[in-house]
Amino acid sequence: MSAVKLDGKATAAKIKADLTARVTALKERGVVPGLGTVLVGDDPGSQIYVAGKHRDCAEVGIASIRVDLPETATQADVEAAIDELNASPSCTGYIVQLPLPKHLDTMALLERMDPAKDADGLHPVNLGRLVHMVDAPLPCTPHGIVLLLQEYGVPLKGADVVVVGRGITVGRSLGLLLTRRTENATVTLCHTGTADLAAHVRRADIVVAAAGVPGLITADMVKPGAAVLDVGVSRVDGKIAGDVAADVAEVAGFLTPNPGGVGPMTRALLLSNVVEAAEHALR
Ligand SMILES: Nc1nc2c(c(=O)[nH]1)N[C@@H](CN(C=O)c1ccc(C(=O)N[C@@H](CCC(=O)O)C(=O)O)cc1)CN2
Repeated sequence: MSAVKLDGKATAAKIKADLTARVTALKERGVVPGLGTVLVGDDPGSQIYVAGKHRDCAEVGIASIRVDLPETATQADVEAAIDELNASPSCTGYIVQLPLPKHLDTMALLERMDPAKDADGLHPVNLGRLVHMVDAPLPCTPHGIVLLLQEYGVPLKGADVVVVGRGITVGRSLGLLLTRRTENATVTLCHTGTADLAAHVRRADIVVAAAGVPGLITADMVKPGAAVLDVGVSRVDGKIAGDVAADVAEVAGFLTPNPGGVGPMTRALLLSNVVEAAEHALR
């Protein structure tokens, strides 16, 4: 058996084509959406992701504003950048690239953002709205995962989903999305304190691996036919090393490539949040 490829690159291209048309329509009504990014330090992965976000903006016609600060930036320096983007009329939405250097208080910085400009859906107000299941910008990676599964007809209703990793950008937020009545999946959130990870993964219809541990999910842990999504972005010798071992393709029914799976979906859903916020502002 060889798994069906969950092609994030191709699915993201379709989403971006739709967004390009919506940006054109917004511009015809005098609105130019603009995405800001705040990047602190020189983490190689973050540099690549932020550069990709600006390329995507250019592709669909969104203006972009890039704020890069050195690794030594103080809390006050980052606060000043956030205040500027909150006040800037040309920035309709923005993100603070994570993770931030350890000396910075991430939570305080996210809280300082204007929730109406939070293009990542990670501001506590917007995550709170997601908990309450009312309209909010959705965190990009979890939203991308849901849309990718839907694109390939992988059933969510009643599915047993095991998410490995409890970080806010993926695991924790994905649990909230998948347990909404519209998705109606049953979610088990596994983490470093989980007693028997293999036992949980083995009974899952859908496995989302977001632990950042290369090769953590092996073929013997996967139920035949399951959908497996690899969100791992470790770098080994400069190359991406996912959380899913290569031989999982022989057992799984559906599998994301990595790169080319969840990453491009994350970026497309960021653009989608920017466009939606601009459309909202016109209502
Ligand atoms: N503020 C945020 N920070 C982070 C988020 C986030 O959603 N918001 N998620 C991750 C990183 N991330 C987005 O910022 C991200 C990860 C991967 C990709 C991507 O397109 N990956 C490519 C490969 C690129 C490469 O060569 O490394 C792929 O998978 O094909 C985009 C965005 C943590 N931080």
